[in-house]
Amino acid sequence: MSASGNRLLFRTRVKFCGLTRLGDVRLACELGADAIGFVFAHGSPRQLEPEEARAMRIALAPLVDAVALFMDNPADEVREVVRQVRPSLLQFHGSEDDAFCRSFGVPYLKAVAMGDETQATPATALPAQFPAAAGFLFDSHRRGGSGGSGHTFDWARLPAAMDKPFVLAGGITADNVFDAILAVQPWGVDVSSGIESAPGIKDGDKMRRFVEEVRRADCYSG
Ligand SMILES: O=C(O)c1ccccc1NCC(=O)[C@H](O)[C@H](O)COP(=O)(O)O
Repeated sequence: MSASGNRLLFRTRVKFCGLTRLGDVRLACELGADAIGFVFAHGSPRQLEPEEARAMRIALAPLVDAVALFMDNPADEVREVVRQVRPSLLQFHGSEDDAFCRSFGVPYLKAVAMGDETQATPATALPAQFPAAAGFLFDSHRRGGSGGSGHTFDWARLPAAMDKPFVLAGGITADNVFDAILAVQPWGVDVSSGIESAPGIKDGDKMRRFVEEVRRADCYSG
């Protein structure tokens, strides 16, 4: 799903993650975000209760996905979020296996920790390890660490091509997303702290600039 030579993808999907305020959700939809991520990982400064996320999910514009994000949460917590929030996609950042991730009957993305020197599973082997995954999200945190750090990783470590769509995350901002898209040609880009003024508090100008830069990259033909 990535193109190492010719450019095959013409619209990079944008996911804004870690929203905690209704106004930020509404603005994100107006700016053209494709997906909004709600964090349920324990200990995160962006962690929501299912009831809070449900109120924001109801405010989503049509054709915008709600993504529920977990990191080794117990199954009953995931089930409760699915029941209340009705996410269209789940995203797992911990040591969850394919059987766990698919057991909720909702398509899922598996986050891959790129913060360690060596990867637990080489990227090319991921589809076999997570056959039910809708795609993968490469993030900069270490195995067992939390995302949303604002740190990048070496994009050259990504495979030149993958059988499934992948999302690039970790330290992406309006200042580097243009280069990231041209270098990596991901299915989508995911940003949290790069559009924030404080953890969980999104900044409208940063969100707008981010989307503008993604559009600029998508239109670039040089
Ligand atoms: O956002 C969190 O606090 C978090 C906690 C635990 C696991 C994952 C978490 N976030 C995942 C993400 O939102 C992505 O990592 C994010 O888009 C990339 O973060 P950033 O580098 O801040 O853009």
